[in-house]
Order: sequence, then C-alpha cells, then structure tokens
Amino acid sequence: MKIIIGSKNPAKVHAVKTAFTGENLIFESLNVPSEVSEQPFSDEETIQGAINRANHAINLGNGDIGIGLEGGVHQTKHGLFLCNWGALVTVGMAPIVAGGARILLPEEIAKRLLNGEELGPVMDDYAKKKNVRKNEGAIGIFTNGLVNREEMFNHVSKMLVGQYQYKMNKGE
Ligand SMILES: O=P(O)(O)OP(=O)(O)OP(=O)(O)OC[C@H]1O[C@@H](n2cnc3c(O)ncnc32)[C@H](O)[C@@H]1O
Ligand SMILES: [Mg+2]
Repeated sequence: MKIIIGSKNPAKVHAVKTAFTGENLIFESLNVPSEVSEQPFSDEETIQGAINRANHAINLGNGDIGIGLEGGVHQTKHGLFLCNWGALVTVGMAPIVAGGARILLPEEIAKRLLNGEELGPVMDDYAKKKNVRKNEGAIGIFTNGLVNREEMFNHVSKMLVGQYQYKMNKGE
C-alpha cells in the first residue's frame, strides 16, 4: 500500500510513518499546496488545508492513501489557540478528519499573528531557535517539551489511521 504524505516537514513525516501498522507499506512525502493561507486562521480553514493537501498528495503521488496535516490558529473569546488538523483520503471514501491538541497562545504571539506574521518565523524569533516548526513546534516550546509537534501529529495520524481501519473492517 502506497501512502503519500503532503509535506516534507520531518515532524509531520515521522508522525505519519509511525502511526501506520501493518506490512508492505511504502511512504512518499511530497510538497503540495494547501490552497489556504500560509497561516490558516480558523479550524475551518485549517481542516480545508489538511483535506487539500491529502487530495493533492494522493493524486500527485499516485497513492492508495493521501495524508495531509495542517497547523493553524483559531480565535475564541478566551484568546487565540493553536490548532492542528489532519485528513486522510482514499478513493471511494469521504475524507477522514481528526483534530489535535490545542493550547492558548501567549498574548504577544497572538498580537503578531493578528498583525499578519506567520507562526513559524515568530516562534523562531520568540524562542531564539531555528526551525522550531520542524522540531518541537510551538506546542513543544509552550509545554516545556512535554508534548512536541511530532507527538501531537502522531496522535492525529493514529486517529486518522484508526478511523480508516474501523471503516474498512465494517466494509463501509
Ligand atoms: O512544510 P509544511 O508542511 O507546510 O509545514 P509547516 O511547518 O509550514 O506547517 P503548516 O504549514 O501546517 O503550518 C501553518 C503555519 O503555522 C506555523 N506553525 C504551525 N504550527 C507550528 C508550530 O507548532 N510551531 C511553529 N510553527 C508552527 C507554520 O510554520 C506555518 O507558518
Ligand atoms: Mg507551511
């Protein structure tokens, strides 16, 4: 079975690879467009980005399964939350969707995003590190390393794969 991942970000790629169980799995990772903003600003937009990535991945990579993972933020009356979504697509099935852990972003980060900056560079600047988005992620920084970006996306990926297996077993 050929699984195409719609990103080359190592935190996402490792998260997907370790979520699958079974034999004869071939993984490929491709950079594909999300067709939403570079910094998605709602659950809705972030879910759409994940689905678009999954659709592009399966088509471009000629795979059996396409997976898209997308990071974004979501405004609430309690402040701006980090949000993360994943989608799994396969021929003849509606997209399967799963959401990840969410945490409130500090006011100074929220302000910068509302001013049009992107979380990736803002996190590097804030943490005085390089490529936070490819490593522990914002979630890793703000949880003191207890939950990193790969682990969070691994949880999302397991929920995608598990739902897919459940539907296949039921013959849906
Ligand atoms: O190469 P791709 O797959 O695009 O991976 P990415 O790190 O850019 O991830 P997303 O496009 O899904 O995330 C959308 C934006 O939010 C940023 N972002 C999301 N989650 C983040 C996190 O945990 N840490 C740092 N930046 C994050 C990211 O850098 C983008 O600017
Ligand atoms: Mg990106």
